[in-house]
Amino acid sequence: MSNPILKLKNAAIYQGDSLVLSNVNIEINKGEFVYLIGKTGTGKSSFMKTLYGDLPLNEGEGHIVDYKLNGLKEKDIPFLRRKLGVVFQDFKLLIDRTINDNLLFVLKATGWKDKEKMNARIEEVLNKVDMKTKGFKFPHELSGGEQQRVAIARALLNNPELILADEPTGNLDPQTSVEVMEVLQDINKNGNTILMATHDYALLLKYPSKTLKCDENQVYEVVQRKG
Ligand SMILES: Nc1ncnc2c1ncn2[C@@H]1O[C@H](COP(=O)(O)OP(=O)(O)OP(=O)(O)O)[C@@H](O)[C@H]1O
Repeated sequence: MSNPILKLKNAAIYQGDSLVLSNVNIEINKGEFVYLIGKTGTGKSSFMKTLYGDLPLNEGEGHIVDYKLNGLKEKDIPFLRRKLGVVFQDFKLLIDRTINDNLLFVLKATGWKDKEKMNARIEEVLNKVDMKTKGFKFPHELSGGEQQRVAIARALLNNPELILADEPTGNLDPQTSVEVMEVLQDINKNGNTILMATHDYALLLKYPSKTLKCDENQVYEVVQRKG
């Protein structure tokens, strides 16, 4: 059995001075699809932010894709993020450029140089989310579901070891949510490990999987009844 991709031991998650989650002990292994659920304000986003280095881990231990979260140095954060693919509720595409240029921007920022290789990689990831023909469009010319699929493609560019998706379907209608979820499921079947925060219980029932719950300052695994 290989080492877990994510392991937190006796970790505490803070927003400034206020404790959001305490005594967090969890593991995620390669290839898993894991949900993170919990009512609004219970700490899902704070948990995710700690994992991608946006909030410091000052108490307990955390290991994620070969990085130690406790004592993580500012200069290491960009390198940690290259090993993670982060997907947000509000897509966060650059509105002043096309989809292809959005993806090119990320590749250049992460050290890619060869134009042909970059174009090939862009085509490859857009193909994975079924958006190959729309690379010339601007974000505002796409539907919410299409924009989120592009955001997932962007997260895949550097072959991340773990994808962190924070409410990826939060801005989408139920049918579009299912379409985006299908993309995430396909990506997971192809070997990507995914942690997805959501409060969409319909998705949990339709696609049952390991589930962590934030509640009363704790995170614990819940046993899901099959729908
Ligand atoms: N930037 C911030 N500064 C201070 N406190 C914050 C900040 N962001 C969130 N909090 C607080 O931290 C706690 C957890 O919030 P968090 O956003 O992590 O919850 P959540 O489960 O993701 O909620 P939601 O589902 O509404 O996104 C809440 O009490 C919230 O008020």
